[in-house]
Amino acid sequence: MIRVGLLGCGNVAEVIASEGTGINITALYDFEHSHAEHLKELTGAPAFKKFEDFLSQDLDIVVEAASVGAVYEHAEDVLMSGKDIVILSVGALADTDFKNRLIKIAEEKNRKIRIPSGAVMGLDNLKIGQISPMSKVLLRTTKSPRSLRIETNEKTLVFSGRADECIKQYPKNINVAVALELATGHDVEVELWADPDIKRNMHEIFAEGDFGDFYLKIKNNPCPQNPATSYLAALSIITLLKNLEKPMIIGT
Ligand SMILES: NC(=O)C1=CN([C@@H]2O[C@H](COP(=O)(O)OP(=O)(O)OC[C@H]3O[C@@H](n4cnc5c(N)ncnc54)[C@H](O)[C@@H]3O)[C@@H](O)[C@H]2O)C=CC1
Ligand SMILES: O=C([O-])CC(=O)C(=O)O
Repeated sequence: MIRVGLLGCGNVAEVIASEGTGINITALYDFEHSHAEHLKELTGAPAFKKFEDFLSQDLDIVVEAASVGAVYEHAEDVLMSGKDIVILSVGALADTDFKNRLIKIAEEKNRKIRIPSGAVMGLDNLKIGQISPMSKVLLRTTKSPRSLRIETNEKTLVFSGRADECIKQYPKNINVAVALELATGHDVEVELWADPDIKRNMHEIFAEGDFGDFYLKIKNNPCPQNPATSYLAALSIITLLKNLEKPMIIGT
């Protein structure tokens, strides 16, 4: 059974720990040690104060559900130590030099970097953008002002522009834009809206290319502990982990 280490023991990790029946969580790390201790109570897995001690455990895969900063700090070491990594804070990979470094280490160590679909659907077949021209990919995300940590009484466009710029300003809210770029191999135009009347995290994806055109709208229930994060993101990781050992792979 695959041994999973959780890097980041916040909201997403708690859903994985409490709802991921059959997932073998064997080590926990969070720079807020009390968060790791909390998950220790749920999972029985040891909680480490030092990242090095966490990484020296017999793990097959480390699931990062922490922050863009945590990916910068730890992803190279995870791969160097011969473990696969799931990266949810994929915004870190908007930095092309950093992304290429990770890919090089993964190749050298024969390891995998897995980017979950996270808070959106449709990433599977949007990967055709890697082999067939796309003329446009646009993500329109709408969240509550509280999620974006701003105050406004009316629907407001808070950002319009490139994904790599948006993730710098909203690293906890727009990782999906970078996942979309990596999937399609195409620059993504981003609109980020704050809407005081919205109760769910809404992502709309528009894509056009030789294949035709595509529109998807998803209205995600937010996690109770962190309204910026959609519950779907945690479900997506549980599903990814549960499918790792299956003999049949579904989706492109
Ligand atoms: N790709 C996607 O579609 C999505 C990505 N995300 C991202 O996933 C990540 C996790 O989300 P949540 O669990 O809701 O966040 P959270 O804030 O509830 O939990 C994050 C945990 O990681 C810990 N942490 C942060 N930086 C760390 C570091 N450098 N080293 C060790 N521990 C660190 C925090 O103390 C906290 O316990 C966030 O970066 C979020 O933006 C969330 C939803 C969708
Ligand atoms: O959970 C969501 O709806 C999306 C999100 O936070 C992100 O992409 O960082």
